[in-house]
Amino acid sequence: MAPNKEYSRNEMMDFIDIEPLDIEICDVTLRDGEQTPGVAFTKEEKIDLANELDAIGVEVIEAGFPVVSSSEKETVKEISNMGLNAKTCCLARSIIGDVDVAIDCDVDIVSIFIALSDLHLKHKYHRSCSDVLSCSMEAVEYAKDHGLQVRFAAEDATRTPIPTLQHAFQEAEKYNVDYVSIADTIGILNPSTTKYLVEKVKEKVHTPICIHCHNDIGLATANTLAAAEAGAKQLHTTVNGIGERAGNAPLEEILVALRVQYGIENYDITHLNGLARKVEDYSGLTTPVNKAIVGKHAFTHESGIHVMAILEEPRTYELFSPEMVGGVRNLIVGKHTGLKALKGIIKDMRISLEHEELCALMEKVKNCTEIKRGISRPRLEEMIDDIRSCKRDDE
Ligand SMILES: CC(=O)SCCNC(=O)CCNC(=O)[C@H](O)C(C)(C)COP(=O)(O)OP(=O)(O)OC[C@H]1O[C@@H](n2cnc3c(N)ncnc32)[C@H](O)[C@@H]1OP(=O)(O)O
Ligand SMILES: O=C(O)CCC(=O)C(=O)O
Repeated sequence: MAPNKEYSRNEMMDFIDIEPLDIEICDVTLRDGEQTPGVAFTKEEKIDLANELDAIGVEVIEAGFPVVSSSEKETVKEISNMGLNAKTCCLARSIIGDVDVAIDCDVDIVSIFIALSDLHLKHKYHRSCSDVLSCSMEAVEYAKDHGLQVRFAAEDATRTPIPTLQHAFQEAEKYNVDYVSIADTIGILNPSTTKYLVEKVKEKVHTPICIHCHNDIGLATANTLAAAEAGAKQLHTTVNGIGERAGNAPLEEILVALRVQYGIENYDITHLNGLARKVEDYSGLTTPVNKAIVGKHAFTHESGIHVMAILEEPRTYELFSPEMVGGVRNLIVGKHTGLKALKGIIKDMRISLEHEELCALMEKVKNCTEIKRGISRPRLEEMIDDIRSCKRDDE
């Protein structure tokens, strides 16, 4: 087979005993992403992001939580009526009034949530499990009777006793809900416990399972993929991983992992970097430079040994090409530059130097006091000019 030029496949996947994934993406940037402290997207921004998510090909867009405000409701309704390929979804508490607002918004799916963990029952609702579950089922039945698809979402599912969770999902199944959601609301799972929990739910429940992971110990992506391997259908993501506290499973990480690790090519991931910039702009949240896929340094290289190899074949030090995710490669000059790398970079700038000139430039680079931030191309050109004028003076 001809080598894939875009990315290196993880060939060890061929030796792992897993079924091919049968998944869809529900992106929740416009709802859980917006719950990041201090973030509030305008209607125009949400519409723009919804269009971008649709262009990528995500199957479901969670457009908002319409009871939050009248403008939120208006925005969710407008997104639902944009004629997107993606289905639209909105959040609702287990309250008939919230479902009525969802119905008014013309969404395809309403996500009706309730927490059944002891902590939430005792300190949030001050009610019994059976009481809140029966209120939730009333809301579920009402939504189904009004023709909506329903996701029954168990908030804090990962601190809920498994028999309680199984029972709640079985109750929801009696109303023909379309999805049940396992929400790892405080990010307590790890990949092994995620797999265990999904398998436990599947023992009793036949409705498609959603997995909604938070990133409190940096495991949201790993847990989401573990859930998919265990048979979860709908994977929840946010762009740049924004969301409550440490955020949610990042869309870009999930989509690139699906392609590189699992061979899923359904999504147009060339939009990922452009979308990341928009979400940074609209949310005011800057992505760390070393953020996978969309960080400024995701395709930036300085080390001499890396750059010399990349100049010949980028796959030596890049798992996937920047073009694959709409990014750009950046080779920079700094403390760690080597002679071959410098020669290649200079050639790229259409400058050719004699060997001694190149060595002199290398020495200048290594001794440069501005090196902390890397040496910009204009500064490098100035150094080259200096070396050439010294040479002319010597002649
Ligand atoms: C895990 C998650 O992400 S959950 C979603 C979190 N998102 C948000 O909270 C969005 C922003 N929130 C808001 O704008 C407001 O809190 C609103 C509009 C949702 C509600 O506002 P208010 O009517 O002022 O209620 P308030 O916020 O004071 O309290 C929430 C009420 O909802 C109840 N509630 C919370 N979750 C649920 C639920 N899943 N089902 C039913 N009731 C619920 C609470 O028990 C409380 O009820 P009470 O007033 O009888 O005590
Ligand atoms: O499971 C869901 O669909 C949403 C729940 C949620 O947002 C959470 O618990 O963090």
